Amino acid sequence: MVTAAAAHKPQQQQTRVLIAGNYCHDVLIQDDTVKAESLGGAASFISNVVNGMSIPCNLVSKVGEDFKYPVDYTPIVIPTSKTTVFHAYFDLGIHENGHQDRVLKRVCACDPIRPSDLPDVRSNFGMAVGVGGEILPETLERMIEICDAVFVDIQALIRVFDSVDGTVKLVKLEETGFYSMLPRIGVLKASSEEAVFMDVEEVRKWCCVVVTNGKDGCKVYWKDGELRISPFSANQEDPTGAGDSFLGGFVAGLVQGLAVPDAALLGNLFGSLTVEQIGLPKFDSRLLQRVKDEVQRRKMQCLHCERSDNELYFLKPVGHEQFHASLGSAKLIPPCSSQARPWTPSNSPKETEQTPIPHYTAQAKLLVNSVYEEPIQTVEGKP
Ligand SMILES: Nc1ncnc2c1ncn2[C@@H]1O[C@H](COP(=O)(O)OP(=O)(O)OP(=O)(O)O)[C@@H](O)[C@H]1O
Ligand SMILES: O[C@H]1[C@H](O)[C@@H](O)[C@H](O)[C@@H](O)[C@H]1O
Repeated sequence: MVTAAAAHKPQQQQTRVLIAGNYCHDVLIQDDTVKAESLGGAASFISNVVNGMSIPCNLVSKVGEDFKYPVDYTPIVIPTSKTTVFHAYFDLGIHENGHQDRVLKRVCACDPIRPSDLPDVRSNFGMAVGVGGEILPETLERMIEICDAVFVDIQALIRVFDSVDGTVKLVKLEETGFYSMLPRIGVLKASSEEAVFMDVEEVRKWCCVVVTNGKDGCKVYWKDGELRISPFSANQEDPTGAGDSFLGGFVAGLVQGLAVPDAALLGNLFGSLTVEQIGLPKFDSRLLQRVKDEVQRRKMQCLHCERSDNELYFLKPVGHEQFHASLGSAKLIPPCSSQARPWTPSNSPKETEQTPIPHYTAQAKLLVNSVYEEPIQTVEGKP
């Protein structure tokens, strides 16, 4: 077995983002026909965004020898296991509101990621983003120890798998072994379908909660306030990975020093770009450059914003709507090459109201510290 240390891509001295979650093989099925096969797993969608934004990261993922896609971050190959495989059935889960949802079946599961698979270097941002049950409670514990702030996708915590056909079902967050760790994580991200499996009013007391809501954008909740973040329009072809790309964009924004509402806009942007393509999206290089330029410009603008107090971190900084418009216009840049293929009917997003409720919380402090307190220390040894 290849150890985590040997498997990692050589890193720059300062690893800022650590992503933990297995790559997988996604098979998209409609009308009993395989419509597409693609590299999947939240880790692949997230690293795609983070790399696109030129942010160095470290990725821990396990696959079998059957793993069939070229990837930027070499996974740990487990000779005795197969790569995780998901079948997504797109005709079994149409909601009455027209939102096309999938029925997911995990047909193969690779090994879990264990604490010993994680690197010994300290990270600013840890992302626990399992899809097939590979994040164990002890793995999340270790991530909390070695990362300044941990971002968790609830799908890593609440999925259970039918013992016969692998159908993904969700359980209540409080019934899992992860519940007691909430006060020590930074952000918990859930889709609106997943959010009903937790008591948002309770969980927001412990950590920042971000609920994504498809074409309607997302909502950020913290102890004393909440904020709706506007979406970007998109012609949806395939919803797979939208939530993952959202999280990648959100963290990419925070890494670069954006405030939570601006970073969530970047999340919405990457979510909207992802649904326009089938499988793992390929972002146009001109678009990425423009987005990076807009983020730099925004960062410079906000350096002048008053930010001496943690209270301001969840506030929409002045110019938030303008930043939304600038990112929206980046989407209009003609692509170098078109990736999208028609498959499902398009959706057109509605603009939503925005409600800024500024307040200080301990979670804000956690995020502020993770972004602004520098040095990355080395962990001196594992327990
Ligand atoms: N049709 C759409 N139009 C515009 N933006 C979208 C659309 N669908 C998703 N998004 C963006 O992507 C984000 C995540 O989408 P969504 O809430 O569907 O996540 P999800 O259900 O976790 O996705 P998945 O499980 O497929 O990865 C949304 O908050 C939104 O910003
Ligand atoms: O590749 C996808 C993607 O990562 C989704 O977010 C996840 O819900 C699926 O399980 C996975 O197959």
